[in-house]
Amino acid sequence: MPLLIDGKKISTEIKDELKITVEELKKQGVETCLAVIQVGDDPASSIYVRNKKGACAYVGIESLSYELPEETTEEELVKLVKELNENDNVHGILVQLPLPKHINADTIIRTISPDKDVDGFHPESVGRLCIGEPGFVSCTPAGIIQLLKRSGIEIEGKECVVVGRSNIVGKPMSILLLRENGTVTITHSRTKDLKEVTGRADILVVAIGKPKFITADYVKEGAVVIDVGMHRNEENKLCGDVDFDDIKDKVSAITPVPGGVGPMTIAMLMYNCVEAAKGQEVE
Ligand SMILES: NC(=O)C1=CN([C@@H]2O[C@H](COP(=O)(O)OP(=O)(O)OC[C@H]3O[C@@H](n4cnc5c(N)ncnc54)[C@H](OP(=O)(O)O)[C@@H]3O)[C@@H](O)[C@H]2O)C=CC1
Ligand SMILES: Nc1nc(=O)c2c([nH]1)NC[C@@H]1CN(c3ccc(C(=O)N[C@@H](CCC(=O)O)C(=O)O)cc3)C=[N+]21
Repeated sequence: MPLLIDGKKISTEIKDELKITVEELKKQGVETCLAVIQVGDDPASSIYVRNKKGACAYVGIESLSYELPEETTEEELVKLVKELNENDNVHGILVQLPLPKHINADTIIRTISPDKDVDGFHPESVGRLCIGEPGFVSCTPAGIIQLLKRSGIEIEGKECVVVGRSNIVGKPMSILLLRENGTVTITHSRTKDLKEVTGRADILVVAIGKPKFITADYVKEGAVVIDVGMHRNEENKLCGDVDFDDIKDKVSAITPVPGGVGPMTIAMLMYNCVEAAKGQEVE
């Protein structure tokens, strides 16, 4: 069996560290507070909301939930975000994605104040990440860096291949691996001979959105494989973008689904909230 990278355990470590800071902030009169807005009831987002509320309670962060109907207009949502921007008691604002089709997600993301952008999706946060300035980093990729570091997996000088180039996972992931001095290749749906490229990876991060897509023939012997995918089958069972059973005997370390990247996303959201509450720039 390869090393099973335990996201649940590592995320708890991080949340336990944050508890202490939240306590200190309380003593200084600062009640760390996160506002979460969900429009409609996308099932993946609902899981996230549930787990996030639990994590806030665990860490001692106050959470405000706004569950808005599917018919909410873009103007109404912009108005709410602006109100929360102005509210000094709110430190972080998170708008669940995906949003209903009639609402332009980019408009909403740009409306969130970069000082409260705990998702790290605002162009200002993304720009800061690209040029190496302090700012909020997208939670999933930031969590993956923590998973690697806290599992003693070195990134520097390694061949890192990222499958997927979304703005929330693939792209920021690639920039973070580069910042850690990895040699980074980004692949996507137009990549020719994907197997040849992924087969070179020492560290393979998979964020495609296709269940069990990555099989043993995509990975090098001894590689570290990080599975970002989240899929729920008919029996309500979760699986990732990686065929865990098919590759487990070939790799040196792997993240499970559930219990891998997912809990880390939540832990890093808590981290970003605490940084926002400290009123400091991150990292
Ligand atoms: N655990 C967690 O915390 C989180 C999990 N997720 C999960 O991660 C997965 C990916 O999410 P997200 O990044 O938002 O997804 P997107 O759908 O936005 O992006 C998918 C990416 O995969 C690429 N792709 C699709 N098919 C192929 C293929 N056959 N070969 C190579 N590349 C391909 C696409 O390429 P192209 O750009 O060319 O279309 C695209 O860049 C999903 O399963 C999602 O549920 C997401 C966020 C957080
Ligand atoms: N603005 C915004 N930011 C996001 O980061 C965001 C989003 N919208 N919309 C939805 C996706 C999805 N996502 C998840 C994160 C953690 C788990 C998670 O905790 N997973 C657990 C268990 C899941 C379960 O209990 O079923 C695990 O993998 O072990 C799930 C899903 C964040 N997303």
